[in-house]
Amino acid sequence: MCMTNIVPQGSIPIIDMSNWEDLKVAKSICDAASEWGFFQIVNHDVPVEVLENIKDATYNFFRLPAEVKNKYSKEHSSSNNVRFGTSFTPQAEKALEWKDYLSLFYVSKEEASALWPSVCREQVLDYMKKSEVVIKQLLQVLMKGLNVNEVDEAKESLLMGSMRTNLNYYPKCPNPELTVGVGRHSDVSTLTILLQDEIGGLFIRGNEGDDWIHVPPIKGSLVINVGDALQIMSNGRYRSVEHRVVANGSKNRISVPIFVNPRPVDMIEPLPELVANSEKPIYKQVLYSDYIKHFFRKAHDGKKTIEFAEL
Ligand SMILES: O=C(O)CCC(=O)C(=O)O
Ligand SMILES: [Fe+2]
Repeated sequence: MCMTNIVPQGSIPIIDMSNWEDLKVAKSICDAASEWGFFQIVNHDVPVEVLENIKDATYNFFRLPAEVKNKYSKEHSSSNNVRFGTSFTPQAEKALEWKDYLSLFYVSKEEASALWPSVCREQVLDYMKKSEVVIKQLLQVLMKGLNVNEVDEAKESLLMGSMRTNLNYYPKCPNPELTVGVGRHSDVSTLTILLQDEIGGLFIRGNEGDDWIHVPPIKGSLVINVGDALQIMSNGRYRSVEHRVVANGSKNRISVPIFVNPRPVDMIEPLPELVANSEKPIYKQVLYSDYIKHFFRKAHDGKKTIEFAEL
């Protein structure tokens, strides 16, 4: 695939979360979210064994026989909240993306016990639960950076009222130059917390033209990125940035994103605290489930989804 102007590794901020409340650390988080839309965190509160366990569980799921995994496919799954599939929107794509995934939308522990595959259920629940601490820290800091000093229950629900965890499996590809792992897109989340393995292959669009910047794997780190919902709610101050994953000719790769989202029934728009002070809103109010439907109706198309909410 065309990867013009690949910028050397190491440009994306790496933020040490051990003193996350320190004003300097908080500033580096907010700056990273507005300038890069992407950063990595180290020394966070998600224990390394939780990360190792979820990686093992991901391999264990994808190692299952095809007929077992297919029980969770669109045709066979007993619930829309559990979905095994290939590519992104096969019906809308010219060429399929070289990726299998298991997508788990969290409703309750009871539903997870009843519906999620047992080879990965506990590990995903644990990864989500432990990540919640870090998600709350990041959101608190990011809101403060917008002068939103109180994250009350309603605001917390708006920012992180629903969560989806995907287990991504990118099998090695005989002709990697003919396809992609994931095409150019921005996430529709508030924030995405992504665990990647040591293979590499995730690139984000740089600020200039056709620059693509590699997100280098760092053991024990988590990749954080701003999604469209936070770009909208921050009235464009925090940016969701286009990214893509290349197909790999010699190695399998896995990644495990948690998409931290508003609830489907929420209306999202620039936060009232921001537009109260005569700042002009640049996005309109949209029902989050409509936004998601718009995203999934089409093949990956860069940053186009957000046009749906532009004024
Ligand atoms: O696998 C990765 O590194 C990124 C995956 C991704 O962008 C996504 O699932 O939205
Ligand atoms: Fe993504």
